[in-house]
Amino acid sequence: MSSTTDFTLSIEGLTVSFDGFKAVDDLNLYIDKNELHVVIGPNGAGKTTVLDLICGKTKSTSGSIKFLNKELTKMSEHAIVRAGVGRKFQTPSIYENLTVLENLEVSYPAGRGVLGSLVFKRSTAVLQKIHEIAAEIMLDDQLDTEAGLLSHGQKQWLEIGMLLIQDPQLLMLDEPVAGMSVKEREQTGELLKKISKGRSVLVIEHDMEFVARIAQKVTVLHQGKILAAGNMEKVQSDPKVIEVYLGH
Ligand SMILES: Nc1ncnc2c1ncn2[C@@H]1O[C@H](COP(=O)(O)OP(=O)(O)OP(=O)(O)O)[C@@H](O)[C@H]1O
Repeated sequence: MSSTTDFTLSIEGLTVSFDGFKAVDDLNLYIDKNELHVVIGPNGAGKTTVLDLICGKTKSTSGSIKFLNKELTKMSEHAIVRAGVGRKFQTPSIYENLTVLENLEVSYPAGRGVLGSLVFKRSTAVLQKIHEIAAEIMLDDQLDTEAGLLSHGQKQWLEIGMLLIQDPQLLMLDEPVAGMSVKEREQTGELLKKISKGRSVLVIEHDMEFVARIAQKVTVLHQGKILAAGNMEKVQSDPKVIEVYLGH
């Protein structure tokens, strides 16, 4: 347990059982810095549970999750966020009645809540960071727009921005392009590639065209275990993967 690793995330022997049913079963998964890693697999394969285990929402039965050489399995959800793990859920949790700028501002890691930040005098450093992130998430000309008026895709990007402003070293996203237009999917693909530079990104996705566009490495889960792993071409041509997942 005291060994160190160069990976940003090192998962070894991870298992969780719910009343004897192993939703994740002896999983090993390694993610490098600058890596965009996609987890695919049929419904019930354990994909969401893996993210729940990493962010501390679900406690493992056994195994290890090392993030920047910190063992996450014993840490609280809050401590895991503070250590640098950000997670985006499928439904965006933005403040619809605040502007894009205010949404980014309340997410700035300075321990301020919504109310505190509204009376907070904006420092140049904070504003600079907000502008930088807004440009990255393609909302720099929408800073004064109320978040509730954004398109579905833009709301998703805003939430990604609210995580980015906290500068996570690992960003996890659950089906980030669900419900998006074709154009928004393309833009999101580019965005995810960009934000994986300098950090690690872990995505769960069903849309294979999107996976093919973004993934550097793909892990296919089936019944809590790894069915195949590697680059997209390798995984796509794997007969086991075609049989249980892609063939449907
Ligand atoms: N808290 C829980 N208690 C009991 N069973 C659970 C719990 N969480 C997940 N499961 C079960 O674990 C299995 C894996 O679920 P999970 O949601 O991780 O799959 P998934 O691969 O994300 O599927 P989907 O693509 O449908 O989202 C499922 O059979 C699910 O019912």
